[in-house]
This record gives sequence, C-alpha cells and structure tokens, in this order.
Amino acid sequence: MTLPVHNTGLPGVQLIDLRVFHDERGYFLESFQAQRYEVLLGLKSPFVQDNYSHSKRHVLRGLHFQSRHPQGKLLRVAQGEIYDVTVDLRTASPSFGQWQGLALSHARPQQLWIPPGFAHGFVVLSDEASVEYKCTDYYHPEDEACLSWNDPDLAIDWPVNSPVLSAKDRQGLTLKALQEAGRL
Ligand SMILES: Cc1cn([C@H]2C[C@H](O)[C@@H](COP(=O)(O)OP(=O)(O)O[C@H]3O[C@H](C)C(=O)[C@H](O)[C@H]3O)O2)c(=O)[nH]c1=O
Repeated sequence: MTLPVHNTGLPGVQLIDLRVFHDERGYFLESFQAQRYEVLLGLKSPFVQDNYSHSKRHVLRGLHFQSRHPQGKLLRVAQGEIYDVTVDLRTASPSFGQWQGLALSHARPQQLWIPPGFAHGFVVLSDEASVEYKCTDYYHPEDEACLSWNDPDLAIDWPVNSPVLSAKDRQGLTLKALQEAGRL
C-alpha cells in the first residue's frame, strides 16, 4: 500500500499523508514500514536513529544541521501543533538559502521528509508538542551547527515573536557567517 506524497515549496522536502484506522477506541497508524518507505523515499535502509522531543508553547528548537554527517529526517508531530521550518543548505541547489514554513499538527496525521542538506527547526504553537523523527545518520555533536532563527537575510516569518530558546540557539550564526566559517 503506497501513501499520498506531496511536494512542498522546497525541492525534495515532501509531505506524506498517513493512513489512519479510527474506531470507537481511538485510532491506529503505522508511522514507519521499511519496505514502503524504501519505495516512497527511494532510500535503502536509510534510518539509523529515532529522536523524540517534547516542548512547551513557544519553544523554538533550531535551526540545526550537521555539516559532514547531514541527516535526512522523517518527522511526525505525535502531539500538538508546530510551525516547522526547513532551509536549503545544499550549495549546488537552485533553492540554496531559501526557507519554507509548514504548520504540522497531530490532528492532520502526516510526516515530513527532509532530505540531508537542510537546516531544520520548529516553534511550538500549542500548549505542548511532541515531535518524533527518524534520522538517516547518527548524531555527531562535534559536527552540529546552528543557523540563527532570526537571520535578517533569511527573514523567516515565524508566527511567534519572542520564542523560548536554548542558550545554544540564542547564539546561532547567520547563513553568511556560516559560509565564511566554511560550515556549508
Ligand atoms: C539532537 C540530539 C541531542 N542529544 C542531546 C544533546 C543535549 O544534551 C540534549 C538536547 O539537545 P538539543 O538542545 O540539540 O536538542 P534540540 O534542540 O531538540 O535539537 C534538535 O533540534 C532540531 C529540531 C533538529 O532537527 C535536530 O534534530 C536537533 O538538533 O539532547 C542527543 O543525545 N542526541 C541527539 O541526536
């Protein structure tokens, strides 16, 4: 059984509609199935790590990426609603330096496929939000970098003006600074 897949505003970033089985108890869905996703995403045994984060309203996590070990991410909002942002950092891409934001909610069972080569982050719009995502490479903290959420050149139109940020995310670098530092 295949699933409806939709292109988004950035090449390669895709939304996948999940099949939900509702009954009087609630609902069930398959959040991953290796053979199906191998066909959907054209990737052979792609995922090596599962992540899960829980955040309060207006928490903003990001924008993160790994330079030498870029991670593809298959993301689902298990609880709540987020505004999810991806930035194309693939230097050969025609959409390099472009960003897009998508409202994702557990009420619309979808997954977002983010290929390797993007910075990723989200801000929480509900009281709380739980986000789970599969990664195509391992976490390499020494290789991780933070693109500033409020880079004036990107001018990302976040729906939250004063987000709650980690110390690391308050010190994110602009795209220009990351390029000058050879991180892209
Ligand atoms: C990402 C990661 C973190 N950690 C540890 C390191 C810290 O002690 C703690 C919190 O890490 P961090 O503040 O980087 O967590 P997030 O801000 O949610 O980071 C994520 O934010 C955006 C949304 C992403 O897309 C990335 O996957 C990821 O960078 O978990 C691990 O042990 N393994 C990991 O893979």
